[in-house]
Amino acid sequence: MDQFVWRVLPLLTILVSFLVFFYFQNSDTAQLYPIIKLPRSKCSLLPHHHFWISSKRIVTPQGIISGSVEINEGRIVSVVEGYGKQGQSKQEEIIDYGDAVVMPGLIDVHVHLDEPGRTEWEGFDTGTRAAAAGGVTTVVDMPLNNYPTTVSKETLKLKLDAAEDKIYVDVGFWGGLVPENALNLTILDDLLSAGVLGVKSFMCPSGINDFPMTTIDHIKAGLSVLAKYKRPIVVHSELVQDYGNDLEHDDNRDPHDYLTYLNTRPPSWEEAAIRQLVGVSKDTGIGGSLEGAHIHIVHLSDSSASLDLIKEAKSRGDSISVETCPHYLAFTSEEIPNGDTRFKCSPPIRDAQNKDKLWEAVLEGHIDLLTTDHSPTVPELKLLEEGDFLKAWGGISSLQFNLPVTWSYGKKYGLTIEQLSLLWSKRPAALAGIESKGTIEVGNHADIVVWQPEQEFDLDDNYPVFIKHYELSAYMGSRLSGKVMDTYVRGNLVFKDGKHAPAACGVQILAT
Ligand SMILES: NC(=O)N[C@H]1NC(=O)NC1=O
Ligand SMILES: [Zn+2]
Ligand SMILES: [Zn+2]
Repeated sequence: MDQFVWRVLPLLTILVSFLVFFYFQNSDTAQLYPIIKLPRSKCSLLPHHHFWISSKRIVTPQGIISGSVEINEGRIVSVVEGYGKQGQSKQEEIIDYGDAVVMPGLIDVHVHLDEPGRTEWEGFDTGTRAAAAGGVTTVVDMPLNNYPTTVSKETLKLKLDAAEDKIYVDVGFWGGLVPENALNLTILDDLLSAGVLGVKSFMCPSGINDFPMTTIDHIKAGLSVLAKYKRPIVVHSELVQDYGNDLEHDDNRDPHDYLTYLNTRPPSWEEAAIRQLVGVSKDTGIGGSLEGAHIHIVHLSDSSASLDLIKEAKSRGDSISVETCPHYLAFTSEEIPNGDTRFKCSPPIRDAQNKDKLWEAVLEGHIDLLTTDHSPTVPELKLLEEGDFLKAWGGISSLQFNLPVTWSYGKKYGLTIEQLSLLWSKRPAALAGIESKGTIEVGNHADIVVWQPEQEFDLDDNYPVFIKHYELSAYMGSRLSGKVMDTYVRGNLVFKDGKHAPAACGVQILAT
């Protein structure tokens, strides 16, 4: 018997090494870069590198448990059930949160940080401070609103340089798919090899001159390269139909009335774009010519025909997913005050019935994940005084409020804390190919938010808000429940009770 084992063991070792080699060859993983070497005293508000977080409500993939999470050198090294059972640990290394919820940090894969080029709108510093204050431990930055837009390996380099030493949470980057790189796929290939997690494109004008829209043929061309890299395209899915356009140019309509704007971008725009996308996604299924590629529809607002098309595509096995945003789940067109352009975004916020149906889709799992589409600007472009919905910048500023907003509105529809965590952490991590994040599990990064679902607060001028031009956010003035207490990024306590760690020790996430 012994002899048999000794003969087989070397063969087994070789076989296992081969399997491991091929697994890593084929998997598309996102790496953290660069490794920050700053001293812990600057990166974290906590002196320890090895410590325990204990709570009666820890959100794990197996459900909510009472117990503790052991963290060492930025990773989760054990998850122990039983509150107050931390074994040998010293008392000062245990951070006891009692009833507060300990949950994976939020991963927001749709954020416009606008740097370089438009730091007067937002920026890596302010945006990621706002993220940390809101329990968002990773953001994926959009390739537009910054200048120049991120559409080549050279412009990605400008992004990475601009982000250096300025990010308080981890940041990944989407590249842009625009006609130029869709028609010259080497540029796109280079952009993907340089580490973007996937690409974003617009099927309608983006509002930014150097980010032109793509046709479905450009998207098809892009998908052929994305399939090779196994990375997704995320698409702003509105296709301009004459119906809306005519209304926009009708001089008799009142531009201060929200309905005037709403009528310029009817649900048929979303439906038309998604109809074209599902015509292509049919080839992304197993054995299809675009297998490996994935289509993700960003910020769905229409919960009727558009959603039905996505459901159909999913049921036949297409590689397709969809997100919606807190503003579509919180607000309704009926409630938007005259001239209050803080609520202008595209696609637009629709009526109460549409919102109810969106929530239903979220709770039933037809909507895969949530993102902010945090898209701020300067007061001069939001035109609050003028109140002209047709001329104002479209975009809602809300990164810091993801968690309390989703929770405050969602709990009325029966949203559970576990669902919240799937929608805001696990599924976004999977879309962006970010491994080691999104769940509280042994081996993962210790990216954690600690929050009090029951605690209510007013988002008024006394509340510490870190978004630039926070007064333009549609959420200011609301009373919300679900207060963020502490935020950890890879074991660093980056935010506690209104205060940030002294240094920006977030890292850049690049796909390899
Ligand atoms: N360019 C840009 O950020 N546009 C965003 N704003 C918005 O309301 N919808 C968008 O796609
Ligand atoms: Zn968009
Ligand atoms: Zn956006």
